[in-house]
Amino acid sequence: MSHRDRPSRCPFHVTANEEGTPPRRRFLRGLGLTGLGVGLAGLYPGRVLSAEPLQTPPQGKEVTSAPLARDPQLSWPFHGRHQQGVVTPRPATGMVVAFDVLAGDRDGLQRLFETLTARIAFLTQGGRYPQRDPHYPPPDSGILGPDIPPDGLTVTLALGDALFDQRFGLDAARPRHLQRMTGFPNDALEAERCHGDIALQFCANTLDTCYHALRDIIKHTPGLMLVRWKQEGTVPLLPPSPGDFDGSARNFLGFRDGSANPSNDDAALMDELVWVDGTGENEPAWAQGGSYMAVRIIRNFVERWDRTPLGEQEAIFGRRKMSGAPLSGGNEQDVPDYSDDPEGHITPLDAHIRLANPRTPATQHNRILRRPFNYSNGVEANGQFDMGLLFICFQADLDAGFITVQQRLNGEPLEEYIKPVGGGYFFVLPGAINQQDFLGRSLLNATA
Ligand SMILES: C=CC1=C(C)c2cc3[nH]c(cc4nc(cc5[nH]c(cc1n2)c(C)c5CCC(=O)O)C(CCC(=O)O)=C4C)c(C)c3C=C
Ligand SMILES: [Fe+2]
Repeated sequence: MSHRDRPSRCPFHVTANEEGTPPRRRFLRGLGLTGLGVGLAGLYPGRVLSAEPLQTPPQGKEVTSAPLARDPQLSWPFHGRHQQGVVTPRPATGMVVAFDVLAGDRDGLQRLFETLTARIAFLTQGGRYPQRDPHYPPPDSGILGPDIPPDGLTVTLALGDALFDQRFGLDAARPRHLQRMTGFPNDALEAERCHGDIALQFCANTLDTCYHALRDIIKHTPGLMLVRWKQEGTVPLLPPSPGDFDGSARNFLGFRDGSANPSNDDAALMDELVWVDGTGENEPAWAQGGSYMAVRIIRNFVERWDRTPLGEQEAIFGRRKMSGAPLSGGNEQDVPDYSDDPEGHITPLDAHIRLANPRTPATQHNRILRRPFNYSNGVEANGQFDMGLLFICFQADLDAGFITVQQRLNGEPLEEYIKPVGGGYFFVLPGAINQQDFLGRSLLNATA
């Protein structure tokens, strides 16, 4: 993470003491409780028991590290070359909402982009909203109370291929790899849960903060856009195994998910794999600093999975269930080694991780940055849970990234337990660099 990407605590709410240590944490150190705070934090957010374990940031350091505590005052800087919510460590909750744009012309689209920018800038930093004449609707839904905490919120604005049609004159500026998602062999895509002109990815410590931000944005954009679909998800707010403060959060199949993600600490790698470079001939210059976001709503047949032998589950993924270690040995963070196993006796040739990333020089550029959430939507008509993975990944090249990896996964044994039902492909706009800038400005300027 670059310096500007680092989080801060909302000055509106928090005063750090002279050591720069939040008073709450110092109090807990005095009690010898800091290492124990993990389980308590979620129960008493913002109170003395919401401890962070020593030396462990509340969000974890890697994108898919398990979140360990909720800090309502955590805020991510809004302005910068890139938007937040891509290489930002993933908090405990996330939600993707796709919209159809109702604005009829470019002026309307610009108003939409400007309004979204202003609301996201406010909501992600937090603050107090004014009280008004009770004859008028209140300025805020009020669901978070009079002081809106930043709560680790990020809102990421991305555009679908559909927006680059003739309505707004954007077609000549379409990002090179942006396309409408088409079905893969195992898909059962539901039209009402796919695509969209615009997608907003909300991530925060709590779903209430995501819902609050969504309702605020909808209230401020009347006549400009309409919700098409939404899917929220969570990851467990606890270490994947007791005492493991660096491990990846578990998915609803019980496996650690994110272990082999490229590190967000490696800025050069993020530039290579995640961020679009508009300086060459491949992409329009306006898109520099953006990224492609692939979203997939993937149902998991958890009842069937829970009746599958452990050895078979581990062979399907190519990793140990409890530790997350590759079947080739080591621990979660160790690189899977297929060099002595050309016939797949240790790690099956069709194991999920071996297909997804064969770890050959030729497939290095196909790596993607995954940032998924687990979802639970209720019960199907047949009494089975509608649970699964809100799969989200980012890449600098959608064809070399998600699409190629998914093609390699087609026909994998895991397909017996999963069914993709929705999602879409979107282009994450470059960041707004200062208060004069707005998200989407470079695109509108490029097509003026
Ligand atoms: C097309 C991309 C991918 C889809 C779709 C996908 C679905 C999916 N994955 C899991 C669970 C796990 N995936 C893991 C690793 C992994 N998955 C992908 C890609 C897709 N997964 C990649 C590129 C990798 C990394 C491979 C590597 O570099 O070694 C793992 C193992 C732990 C880890 O590295 O994260 C798990 C577990 C589910 C449940 C799922 C659909 C529901
Ligand atoms: Fe995967």
